[in-house]
Amino acid sequence: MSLTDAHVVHKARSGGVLKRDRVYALTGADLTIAPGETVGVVGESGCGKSTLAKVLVGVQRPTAGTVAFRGRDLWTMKPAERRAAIGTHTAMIFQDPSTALNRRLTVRQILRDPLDVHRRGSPAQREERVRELMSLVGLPKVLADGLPGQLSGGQRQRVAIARALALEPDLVVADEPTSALDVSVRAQILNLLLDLKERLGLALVFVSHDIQTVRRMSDRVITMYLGRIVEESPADEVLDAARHPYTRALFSATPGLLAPIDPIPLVGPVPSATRPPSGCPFRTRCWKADDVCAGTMPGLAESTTAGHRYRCHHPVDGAQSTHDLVHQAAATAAPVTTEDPAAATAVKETR
Ligand SMILES: Nc1ncnc2c1ncn2[C@@H]1O[C@H](COP(=O)(O)OP(=O)(O)OP(=O)(O)O)[C@@H](O)[C@H]1O
Repeated sequence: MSLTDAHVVHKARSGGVLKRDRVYALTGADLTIAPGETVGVVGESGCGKSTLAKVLVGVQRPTAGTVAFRGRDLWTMKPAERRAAIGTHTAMIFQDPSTALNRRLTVRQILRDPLDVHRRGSPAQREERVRELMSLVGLPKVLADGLPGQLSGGQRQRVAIARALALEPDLVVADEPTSALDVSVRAQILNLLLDLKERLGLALVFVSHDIQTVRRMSDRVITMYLGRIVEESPADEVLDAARHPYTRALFSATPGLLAPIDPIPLVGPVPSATRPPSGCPFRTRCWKADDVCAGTMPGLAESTTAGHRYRCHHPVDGAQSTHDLVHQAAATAAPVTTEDPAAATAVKETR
């Protein structure tokens, strides 16, 4: 599964009304997901995490660029072939199982539906597969005739996971799979996902605001900023050895660190996704930014560690402690501002 120079541009909306402006939700994304790999996606609200997730599973067609499944361009396939490829190779688990499941269908019907649509096996084999799926996700048999409304939040998310696994996909994308659940069941669902991934050899893309959990769950972490992938890092390097100043700032600001530090101070809000800054998108908030950063988007640089790549003109030294960076950032004067101060509104406003 890979994306090459994928872009998604929307028409901006305000109060449900379409505007002339364009929202640059995803810009120039290059990403390859290896079989069996877990990739975490982090970044502030509105940076394009869900857009990236939807493009990866074929739910969202990119405005430009390529999405390849097993080496074939998804969006040049014939529609029936594309639907079959999307339906069988990928699956998505959404944030809120209450809205993702049809409330009028029983658990059995929900789990049979993808098997019926893709004509998997005989009716008896489909019934057997439903039983197998329920056991795989730890749902008691007695719940087969229950409706989603009769289940707990955790049980509903188990049904959503079972449904996602029905056709044995290669890639599962989980977009904030626990954020709508009670804190008490979050760990159970995360452990279930990890366990299933190991047992079934799935590739898993895990999108979350909870970046410490992302770090713990993932082999590789993708940092996004204003529609761009700015760093890809092995999960064990992302906290202390990230090279992009934004990744360091993001991780410095998370609760739950073993040795908490003050967050790296950033200047101002995230610029609007309708008018991203020229050059590096992070330069308007970065303590290291200069004229070079305003001039061109940095190319992709490789760190000495395999699988660690970043886009920055002035990367952080991998050996420099985040604690040092806090002082460095605090001591630096305000960086370059956006060309248009009116553009510096919160990204959320464009929704
Ligand atoms: N259908 C749409 N029409 C217009 N703008 C959109 C649409 N979908 C997303 N956007 C905008 O695209 C940008 C990226 O949105 P996206 O949902 O991918 O971000 P996100 O990082 O997943 O955010 P969050 O963490 O809040 O879910 C945002 O500015 C968002 O407002």
